[in-house]
Amino acid sequence: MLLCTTATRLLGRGKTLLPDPFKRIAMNMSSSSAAGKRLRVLVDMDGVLADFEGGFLKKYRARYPDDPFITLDDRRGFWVSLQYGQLRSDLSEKAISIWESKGFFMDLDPLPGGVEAVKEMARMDDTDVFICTSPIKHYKHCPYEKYAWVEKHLGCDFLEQVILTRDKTLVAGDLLIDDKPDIQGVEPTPTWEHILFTACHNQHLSISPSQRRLLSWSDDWRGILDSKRK
Ligand SMILES: O=c1ccn([C@@H]2O[C@H](COP(=O)(O)O)[C@@H](O)[C@H]2O)c(=O)[nH]1
Ligand SMILES: [Mg+2]
Repeated sequence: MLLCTTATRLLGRGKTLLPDPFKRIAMNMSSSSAAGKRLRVLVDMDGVLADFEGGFLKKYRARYPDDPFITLDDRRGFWVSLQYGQLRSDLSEKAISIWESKGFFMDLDPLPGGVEAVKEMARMDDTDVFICTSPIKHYKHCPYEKYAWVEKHLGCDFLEQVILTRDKTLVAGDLLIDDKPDIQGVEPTPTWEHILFTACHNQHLSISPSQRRLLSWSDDWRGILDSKRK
């Protein structure tokens, strides 16, 4: 899955030979620190842009047809492996085997409206958007496939916007749109406001009055971005 042309691979940041809308992404990056008033949006991948839960359930049921499973309606808690382990102790490892398999991350379907929203964000004035995603530690397939997924669905030039990190608290931004309810790391006071993206595993959670949710990509994400502009 290598769609980048030689010409685009050779171009560095800020070059202007790229077609719109990607030219704007490159131009944004070259001027962001100088202007200092730009909005930086970090968008998670699994459970926000890519349908991790749906992809998992489909492949789990195909691989282990005789084992019990948890419907998406019954999912509770961020960790799939934990809930499967509670269902039956051997199912935790079986669950993990699914996302450690070749093709799992690459094959994930986009969640409705996510790709379009991110492309629109990237075209907005004074806005920088980054894909901020945590790879699994079994690194044989996952990091490669996350990049390949971005290339396939968002385009080659969006690869400049990918941040792979196991600790999102270290990444500076104004907003982090993410389906994980508790995002923790070594930085106790991250710069971003966490917008909880609703997913099957977190939809029943009550959150503090100060925390905001994005119910889906049909919800008012533009209003959330506007609320953070100075
Ligand atoms: O039970 C689970 C469920 C998910 N994961 C992995 O965690 C990360 C989540 O990444 P985000 O950037 O927070 O979306 C993803 O790589 C999943 O595969 C897990 O390890 N165990
Ligand atoms: Mg996620």
